[in-house]
Amino acid sequence: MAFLIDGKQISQQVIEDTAAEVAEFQITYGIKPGLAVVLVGEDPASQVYVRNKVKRAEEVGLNSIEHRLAATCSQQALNKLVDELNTDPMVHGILVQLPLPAHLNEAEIISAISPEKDVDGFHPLNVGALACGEASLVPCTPLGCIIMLKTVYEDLSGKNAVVIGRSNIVGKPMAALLLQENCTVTMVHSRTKNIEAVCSQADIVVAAIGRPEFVSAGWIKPGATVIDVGINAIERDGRRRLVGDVDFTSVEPIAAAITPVPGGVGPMTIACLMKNTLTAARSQVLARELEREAG
Ligand SMILES: NC(=O)C1=CN([C@@H]2O[C@H](COP(=O)(O)OP(=O)(O)OC[C@H]3O[C@@H](n4cnc5c(N)ncnc54)[C@H](OP(=O)(O)O)[C@@H]3O)[C@@H](O)[C@H]2O)C=CC1
Ligand SMILES: Nc1nc(=O)c2c([nH]1)NC[C@@H]1CN(c3ccc(C(=O)N[C@@H](CCC(=O)O)C(=O)O)cc3)C=[N+]21
Ligand SMILES: [Mg+2]
Repeated sequence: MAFLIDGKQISQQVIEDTAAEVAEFQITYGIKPGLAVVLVGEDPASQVYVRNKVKRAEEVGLNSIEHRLAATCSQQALNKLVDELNTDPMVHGILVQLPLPAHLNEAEIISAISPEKDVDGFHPLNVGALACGEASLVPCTPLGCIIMLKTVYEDLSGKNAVVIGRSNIVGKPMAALLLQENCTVTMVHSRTKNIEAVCSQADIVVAAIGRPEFVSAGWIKPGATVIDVGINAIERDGRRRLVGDVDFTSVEPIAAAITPVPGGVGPMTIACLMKNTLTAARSQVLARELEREAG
């Protein structure tokens, strides 16, 4: 029986700490940090995300604004909205839900977001900062995973960590953060040979694949820690449910610690987004004060 890493509980602490700091921010500056979320079309994982985000933002005391665009919207329309949000002084954080519909250019939109407002940490400037170990806006999901791992291990140094998946939004930044924590990091993906054998050497497995219950017991070393990033909507026994990328039922008995889905990485991602929005708001307000003083 593995120890269950309770994302709900751990995220609650991050939320409460952030709420207290947001209250202080509001007293000091007379405004609430503002978060704008842009959802194009109807990706199911994004829908879950948006729903929970709106709830949490309210709890933390952020001003949260939602923009929904049709799946058919043009690149120009999306660019224009991002430009408006970039210059809106009430908006401190901008998040464009990914994936975008196939006709839109994701890289172009991400680069169009002002790096100071990029609360996802996906802008090339922030990606570069993370690679240099100097990031201030760290991608929310990998950051949430690190916070959870630190509840299991006092020190991650020297652990063998395997990250399954190499997306820009999860796998790559996850590997960068684990490396920063002095793990020995291996990344595996759809072209990896003997993926099961590689994973079964790991002290820590982070699964971010997008395939329901893909990682089974044979992949996991007894006593390993398993972080399940996957959010997959499936139908079972005639009911719609969320499952991860890990086959929880077979893996749980052999792992030392594991995150559930739901109630694991998802709530941590949202909590870290709230934290990043506050961080972004603080640095924007300070930058504006400095500008005013200068001239
Ligand atoms: N909990 C949370 O907060 C979040 C959850 N998610 C969820 O995490 C999952 C992953 O998301 P994301 O990173 O965006 O997904 P992507 O689809 O962008 O990337 C998936 C990665 O998994 C790899 N992969 C796919 N199939 C296999 C396979 N059979 N064997 C090995 N590797 C494989 C791909 O390899 P290749 O590159 O070779 O194609 C790719 O690198 C999804 O379920 C998503 O909904 C995402 C963000 C946040
Ligand atoms: N630009 C961008 N940044 C993202 O971080 C991003 C994205 N696009 N697109 C979609 C994925 C997915 N994602 C989720 C985050 C939280 C939950 C979440 O709250 N999960 C709850 C679900 C609870 C429920 O409502 O059932 C849980 O796991 O407990 C889900 C999914 C962020 N993503
Ligand atoms: Mg993708």
